[in-house]
Amino acid sequence: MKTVTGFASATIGNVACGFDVLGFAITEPGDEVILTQREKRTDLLPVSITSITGDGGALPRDPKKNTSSFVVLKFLEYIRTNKGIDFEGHIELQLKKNLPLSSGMGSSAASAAAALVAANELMGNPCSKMELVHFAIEGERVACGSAHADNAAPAMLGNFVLIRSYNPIDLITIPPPDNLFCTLAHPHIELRTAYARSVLPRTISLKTATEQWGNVGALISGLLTSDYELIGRSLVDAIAEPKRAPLIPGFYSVKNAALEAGALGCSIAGSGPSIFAFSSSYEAACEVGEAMKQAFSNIREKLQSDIWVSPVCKEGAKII
Ligand SMILES: Nc1ncnc2c1ncn2[C@@H]1O[C@H](COP(=O)(O)OP(=O)(O)O)[C@@H](O)[C@H]1O
Ligand SMILES: N[C@@H](CCOP(=O)(O)O)C(=O)O
Repeated sequence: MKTVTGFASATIGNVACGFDVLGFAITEPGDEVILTQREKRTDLLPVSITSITGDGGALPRDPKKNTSSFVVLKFLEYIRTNKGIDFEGHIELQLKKNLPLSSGMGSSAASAAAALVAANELMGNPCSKMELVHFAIEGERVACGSAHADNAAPAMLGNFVLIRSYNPIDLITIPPPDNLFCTLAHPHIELRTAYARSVLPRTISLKTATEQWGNVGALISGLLTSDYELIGRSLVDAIAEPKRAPLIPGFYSVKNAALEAGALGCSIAGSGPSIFAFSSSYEAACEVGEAMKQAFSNIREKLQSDIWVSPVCKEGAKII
């Protein structure tokens, strides 16, 4: 019997202007997946979920519906047909959900990435992370109906990840500037990714499109040249933010509070309800966090919120 634990941290998809094409990982919090390999198969499927903690019973226990187990099933199929590894034993999966659900923190992607690095380790590491990430992206289709990569890719690979193409998948990792810190404010409400995607426009004007890709290009340039002012002024989202802000109570109050506290820029984390801001020092990021927390508690709904301040995680999913 062999046991391995995988860990993958929260991620922020979109990064304001990069809808579905840009995301980054932070160092904490993250999900843990413990895989135990048994010699004898005890079920029709080679993977079973033996426990999930931290989800309040909300997540599916069906191995084909939980992203953590679903991606391991896909991985086992892949190594059987492509790596000549025909696993005939059984894998018991325990999931420790440390990430809040439907939070805008890439919760489903973290479970998938943690499970994949653990399964890869159990099988002797036959796959690279670039191979594993394909399964994590497919896991998002199970989670929210669309295989968007801007959580799954940074959850697996760390850093910023730009998705140049989805077909075929073409991922470009971008290391963060040394002094870039993320403040993440998670209000104690849920906003399902699938619903937050349903409110988006299906078409946009040429004017909006040119604004958006101008900011994406400028943001990438700012990241690559450590131009913190350019990073900040590029965090402008003309597509998703205007449609999703009404779904987050107090969004504009919290965003203004972050900017007044000195944030370089601020927008919705993924599909929300979390909100993220960038700062160019840890101390500034902490002050921004206090301002965001206060702003959430000052609105009519008096929302409580959790705050995390973190550099960008460069390691990605790992064995712990
Ligand atoms: N292991 C998992 N962790 C989180 N969500 C999961 C998991 N497996 C399936 N899901 C489903 O994924 C959907 C997307 O939610 P989630 O990914 O938590 O949002 P977010 O990515 O904004 O944190 C939810 O409906 C949830 O039930
Ligand atoms: N690009 C996606 C990102 C979803 O992130 P999540 O953390 O809310 O799942 C989108 O904007 O729908």
